[in-house]
Amino acid sequence: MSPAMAGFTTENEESQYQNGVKCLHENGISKVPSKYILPVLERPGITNHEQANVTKNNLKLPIIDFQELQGPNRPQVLQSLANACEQYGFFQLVNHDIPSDVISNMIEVGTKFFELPFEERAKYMSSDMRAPVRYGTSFNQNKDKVFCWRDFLKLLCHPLPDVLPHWPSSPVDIRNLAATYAKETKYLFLMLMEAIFESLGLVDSSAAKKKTTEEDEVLKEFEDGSQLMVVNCYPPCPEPDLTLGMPPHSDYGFLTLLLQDEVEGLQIQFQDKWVTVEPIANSFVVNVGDHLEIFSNGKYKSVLHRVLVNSRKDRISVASLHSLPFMRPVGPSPKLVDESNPRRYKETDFANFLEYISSREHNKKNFLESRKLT
Ligand SMILES: O=C(O)CCC(=O)C(=O)O
Ligand SMILES: [Fe+2]
Repeated sequence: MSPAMAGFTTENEESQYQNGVKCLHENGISKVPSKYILPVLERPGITNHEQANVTKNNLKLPIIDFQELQGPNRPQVLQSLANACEQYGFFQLVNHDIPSDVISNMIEVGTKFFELPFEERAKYMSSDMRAPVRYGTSFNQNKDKVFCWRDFLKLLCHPLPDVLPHWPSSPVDIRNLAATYAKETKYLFLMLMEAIFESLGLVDSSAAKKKTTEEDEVLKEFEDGSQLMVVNCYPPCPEPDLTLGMPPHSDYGFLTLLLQDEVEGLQIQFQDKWVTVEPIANSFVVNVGDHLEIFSNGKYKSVLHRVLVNSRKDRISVASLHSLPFMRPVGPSPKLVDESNPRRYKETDFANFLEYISSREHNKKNFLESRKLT
């Protein structure tokens, strides 16, 4: 019996865990090593009666129809968008303009990347948060005490001509396909931010423009903003009730556009319970990130979410995180601060974020908590 099966971890095995869960799965592991076993209260359910019913609760997120948003019903759709961002921090975007082959190609090439021999994937391992490409495992593998059941490939997407030569060169076409996907999601993000600004009452697309406002200028800054693409790979897990694919966290940035395949796994915190988001084919799950919560002075919510794993199927997701340029400070929009809505957050930028995650173990939405004014 290997030491992992007996419930303790040798140095040898410790280094094996750094190689990721795809390797463990490929080696035919039949029990979850102790490195991945969460304390009872943090486990996803089943063994935890408090949570047993909750994990069976599926949630239909509010749906935003992108075509409808561009048409005569825009005011009503903006109202639904505002409600979704206030009450759920999440919505499903349907009828977007991204061709379905761009999406299926991205999922396919992402899947193939994780099927490459480990040595090939390992070329991209890096602990530098600013590296244009980073392959790794768990959430923050240098800090996590308990590992989660996830490997990832992170690609910086901006400025594309600078980062592209650093992206993996295999599988064939990954650069092309991922770059096309990145450009398409960027466009969608820009369109969504316009709608979000309008829903917050910061810009008015219907009014004849007299002069450019400060908010119009911010919208323009997004064109040159940061974009990070994360391909997440969750292999089958022999004991999915003992661990998580991703621990509870909120996302950095203004919006995340998440593409998930047809395998369930994403859960969000809704009315103090964990609920599973039902995948809808050809849609994006969009969520409010920490920067948008700060910018909206708390009106729109950056909500905790986590990922369950399962024992049968591989799951792949692609998260596209968008924000303003990295070093640009983000604070509450002056128009959303007044006597009845006092300023609730300090300004933040990427340097603050890096400092935060390198200085302490990542824990829930503490980064956002750390930016709150008390
Ligand atoms: O895989 C998922 O469904 C969620 C991934 C996620 O939350 C992230 O990459 O930030
Ligand atoms: Fe996330």
